[in-house]
Amino acid sequence: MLSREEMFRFVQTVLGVVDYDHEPVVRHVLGDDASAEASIPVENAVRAGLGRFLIDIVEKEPWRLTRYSEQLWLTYDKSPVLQKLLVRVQRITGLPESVVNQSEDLQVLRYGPHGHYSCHHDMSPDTIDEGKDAPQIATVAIFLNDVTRGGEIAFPAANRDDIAPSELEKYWMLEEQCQPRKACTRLGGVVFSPKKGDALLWYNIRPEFWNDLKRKETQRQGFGEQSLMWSSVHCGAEVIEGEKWMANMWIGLGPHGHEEL
Ligand SMILES: O=C(O)CCC(=O)C(=O)O
Ligand SMILES: [Fe+2]
Repeated sequence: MLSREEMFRFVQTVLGVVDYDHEPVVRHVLGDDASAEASIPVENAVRAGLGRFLIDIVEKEPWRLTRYSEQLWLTYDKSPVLQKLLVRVQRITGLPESVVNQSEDLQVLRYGPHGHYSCHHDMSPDTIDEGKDAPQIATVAIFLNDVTRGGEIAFPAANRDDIAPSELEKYWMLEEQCQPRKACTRLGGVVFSPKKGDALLWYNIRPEFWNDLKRKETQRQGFGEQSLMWSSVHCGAEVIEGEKWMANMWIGLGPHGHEEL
């Protein structure tokens, strides 16, 4: 059964629609006189028009979704330029070559007008707990052009003293508040306006846990929540004018390089 609140959440987290007018959707699905306590089975909600609502958004206003961008992946080993990039990133970050070389393919992103990416972590507690082979311990984001207007990258939870590292509830709340496109740069923290040639590095997983990851000692209860770098939550703000090009390197912690950490 979906209550009113759960329906908002369902639309946002399951359907991935972060910007919408709550009331008309609720009225449409739960009926005009839906009280705050009314609830409805998921199948009925879908039958009553939630599916159509999603299709309309995808077809007509896709920028209301969590992410509105185009992307492709480039393989490092096929390109001398990208090989050079790996060496440079290794030198700048001081991370072992064997770790940097575990990076997944380079992701190139293009955002046009309205393009954006809502608040997220590049790794989630669940994906850390799944114990995949090369967890992405850090991200290097490289900005490839100057954006005419908009397109900032924001870290609303970074560098603030009103959230203690152990206050996970507050991080969750901030991440939820940060979902709508317009909220991305309005919640404080660190907001960075991309410039061609700039790069940002952040950790997705706290360095003191990297060795546990390497040794696959991740089975203990709550490891994902403990090891996640909560302050790394970030969003790509809406591009208001022009376009935004960037490349993401996800630095993985693969099977080699353990000794060097
Ligand atoms: O668009 C941005 O600035 C951020 C992109 C991003 O966070 C990602 O691709 O994971
Ligand atoms: Fe990201």
